[in-house]
Amino acid sequence: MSLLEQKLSGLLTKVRNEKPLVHNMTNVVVTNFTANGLYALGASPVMAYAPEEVADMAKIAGALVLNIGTLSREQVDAMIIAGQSANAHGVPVLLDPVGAGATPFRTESSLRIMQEVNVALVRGNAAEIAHLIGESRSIRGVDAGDDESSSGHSELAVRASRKLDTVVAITGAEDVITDGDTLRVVRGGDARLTKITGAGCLLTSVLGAFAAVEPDVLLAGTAGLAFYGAAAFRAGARTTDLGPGSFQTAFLDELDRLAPDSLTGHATVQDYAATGGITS
Ligand SMILES: Nc1ncnc2c1ncn2[C@@H]1O[C@H](COP(=O)(O)OP(=O)(O)O)[C@@H](O)[C@H]1O
Ligand SMILES: Cc1ncsc1CCOP(=O)(O)O
Ligand SMILES: [Mg+2]
Repeated sequence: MSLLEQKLSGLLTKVRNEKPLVHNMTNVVVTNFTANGLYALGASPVMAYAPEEVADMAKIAGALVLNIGTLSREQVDAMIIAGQSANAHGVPVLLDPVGAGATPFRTESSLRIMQEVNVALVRGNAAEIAHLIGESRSIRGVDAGDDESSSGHSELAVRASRKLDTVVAITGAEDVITDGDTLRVVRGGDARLTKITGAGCLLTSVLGAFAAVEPDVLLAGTAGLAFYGAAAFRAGARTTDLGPGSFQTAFLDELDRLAPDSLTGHATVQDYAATGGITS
């Protein structure tokens, strides 16, 4: 196991031992799946939305995950209250800009959150991240367009990280994550993740669980992407001829079964300097 893989494995053990509380302000489609996925990973989920309580919940959480999937003006206002409380108490804030670019309201709301809250990590598909920095890419509702391949995601992630001044993760057939200096490419997963709703949303909350136990957000995010990819790969291998329903169940089981050595043979992480070649 490489030194990086050893560090990532240590973070899974920390999540399991510390069972961090992850405060999710998420969308109505994925709420149950997100809570079950966080439980399977070993974290403690809570969903709380009322403006009267979000500041109090965010400050006792290990991480706050803001997800605009079924947003309203009132909900975005509450997210900002929660985000500012998290910032004031040293709690990392993660943003999933679901459907940014599909409508101006989604793009503007994501940018407003990023202006008013110090966001530690943004995770989205390539189309969502591109639209956050004013670049155009095809998006259909909450999904990246059909023309989407993983080509160019690394460069896009670096541009976005530098412009938005935060760690950026772009997911797809391959995942990339960068703080603008270091870039990591994570390979794993299973294409059936695109057939179950909430695969991206749960992933952002999983990244939140890792950020709750590791202040280096790039490292925490890498661990989350890698273990998520490994669980999906293992679920895929167990359900080869089956459809998304069986895959989803197997995936939750594999999140639960993850062990510190589960990356071996199931997910790979490559480290690059953002401007050049592989560093490890
Ligand atoms: N073609 C694919 N093959 C394997 N895994 C994929 C593929 N597309 C997406 N994934 C995985 O699905 C998860 C959700 O990513 P993505 O579909 O990009 O997010 P979203 O659902 O927010 O659009 C990530 O773990 C990603 O690695
Ligand atoms: C289908 C849908 N519509 C609004 S939010 C949502 C869920 C999106 O989940 P994900 O981005 O993880 O696929
Ligand atoms: Mg999404």
